[in-house]
Amino acid sequence: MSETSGASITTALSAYELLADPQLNKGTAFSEAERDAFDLHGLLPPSVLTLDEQVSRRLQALRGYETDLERYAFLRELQDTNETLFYALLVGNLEELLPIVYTPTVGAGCQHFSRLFRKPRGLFLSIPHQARIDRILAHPRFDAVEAIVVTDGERILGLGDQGAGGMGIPIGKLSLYTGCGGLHPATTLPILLDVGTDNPDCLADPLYIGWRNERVRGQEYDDFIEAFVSAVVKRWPRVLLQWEDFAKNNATRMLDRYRDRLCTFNDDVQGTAAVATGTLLSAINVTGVPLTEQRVAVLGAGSAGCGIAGLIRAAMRDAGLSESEAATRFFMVDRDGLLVEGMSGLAPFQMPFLQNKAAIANWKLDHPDRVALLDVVRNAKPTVLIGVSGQAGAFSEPVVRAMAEANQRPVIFPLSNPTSRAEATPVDIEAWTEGRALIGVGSPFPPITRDGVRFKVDQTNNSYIFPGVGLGALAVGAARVTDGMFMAAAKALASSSPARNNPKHNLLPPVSALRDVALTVALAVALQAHKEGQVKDIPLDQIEARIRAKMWTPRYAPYQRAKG
Ligand SMILES: O=C([O-])CC(=O)C(=O)O
Ligand SMILES: [Mg+2]
Repeated sequence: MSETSGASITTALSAYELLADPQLNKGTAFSEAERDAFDLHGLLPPSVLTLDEQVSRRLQALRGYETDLERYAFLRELQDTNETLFYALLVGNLEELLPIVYTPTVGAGCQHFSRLFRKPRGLFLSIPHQARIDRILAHPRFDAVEAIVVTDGERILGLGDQGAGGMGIPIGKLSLYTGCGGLHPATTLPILLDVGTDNPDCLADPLYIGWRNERVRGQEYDDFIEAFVSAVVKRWPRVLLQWEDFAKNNATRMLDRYRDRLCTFNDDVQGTAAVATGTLLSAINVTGVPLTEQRVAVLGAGSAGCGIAGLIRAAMRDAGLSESEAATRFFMVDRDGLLVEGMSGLAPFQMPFLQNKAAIANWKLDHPDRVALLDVVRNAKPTVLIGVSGQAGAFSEPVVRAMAEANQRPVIFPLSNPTSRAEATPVDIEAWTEGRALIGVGSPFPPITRDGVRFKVDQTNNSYIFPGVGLGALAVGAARVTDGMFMAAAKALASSSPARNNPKHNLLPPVSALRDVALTVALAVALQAHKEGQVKDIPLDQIEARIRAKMWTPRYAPYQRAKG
């Protein structure tokens, strides 16, 4: 096998094996000396290119495609052929490539997964092979694994059940772990738990590559998850496990079940909460309305919506509001309207966010039996409106105009992904609020025109949080990921807001700065972990150096041929 010493790698692999291994392949960048040593002459065209030249060539090819889905397929293929080149291209062009590798195009990638599938990446663990999980994880190829992103594909972005096609999400998230957070690609592992699908299109598609079966639920599902988590902890006791795009009941349930057993978090519940809270803290600097005076309406009272409300409420308590006072500030709206005490069919995680019946007794309603979002905005006059509902257009003109009437600077965050599911477009919000709104969207949107100049819309996406959380936790070997660490992440994000220096600037740093953001967030997370006693044997003054040392930069190492 291969050994790394200093900057160079000594290996006994053959020319064909080197070219076939995405972690070792350099393509046209193998040097003359390496071509001599490994008999690569003839297998490659004679010209030797630098990594920078390869990047320019690939960028040109990428820009030549007609559609983003074609670009997605091109980049996935590059990732499976030459990871160093893939990451050099990504890191150098985050703003242009993130919308392809990640949200929104990754959503289409999941929907077309069965057709785009070329080479396997990561692991597919399915119910019929539950008894083999230990054996599958045991392969030496996975010895270096430190970070896993796992999904069961049931709630892929706002696109619903995509079955095995959901694998696109762990792959995309881990691409950001390396591209933004600097984790070495060999330490990352995407996993799809194939428990079937209830998506009729997948089940009816003769080319569907997942397990063709209805979704397994109940005890059998829980047993499968338990077998998976136990096997993971046995194989990698210090691994970071990120749950992604599970349906609302499983998301919070699994998080509650496992958060004290290993270093784990749910990105949709906790990562989204931290980016929303961090962006809100930045917005407060601009509006001048203190956190203790905010009222927050959230459309979508699932695990993400309640996660956001929970973290903002904790920030309100930090800012001096009493527990009971903070609890009155949230208006959670779901399919049946505002969540109110005594409603039937509520999930346990929704219980802390119910409005008091007496508090809304005098509200004027359009329909007496249901409190719709517009009723909430007109009566409660929230300062902040957040959408995680997956319902395109749900922030209608009357809703947004009512926000603008009640607030000098309304804060409006339509966070649902991908772009097609956003609750409102930035252009509409800008028009309906006469340019007074502070806007954050989950997916990328084109710039708007503000005061006659182009203004980039802030992308309030958990990509501002999870790469830094993972990097920080792993760099110091934190035993657990805690709510305190997410609060620290949110505050660190707010502290790097460009609007702190000039209120006309953006609330968030640009996507091109996501590597710096990850470092800032990682440092805050690691320091918080230290404060909470999660870190053993690392002095405080060495934490930043540890984090920086963990950030891998894509570049080629020279190879030597092993003797013998
Ligand atoms: O993936 C994204 O862009 C954000 C996210 O976690 C989701 O929408 O589920
Ligand atoms: Mg997600």
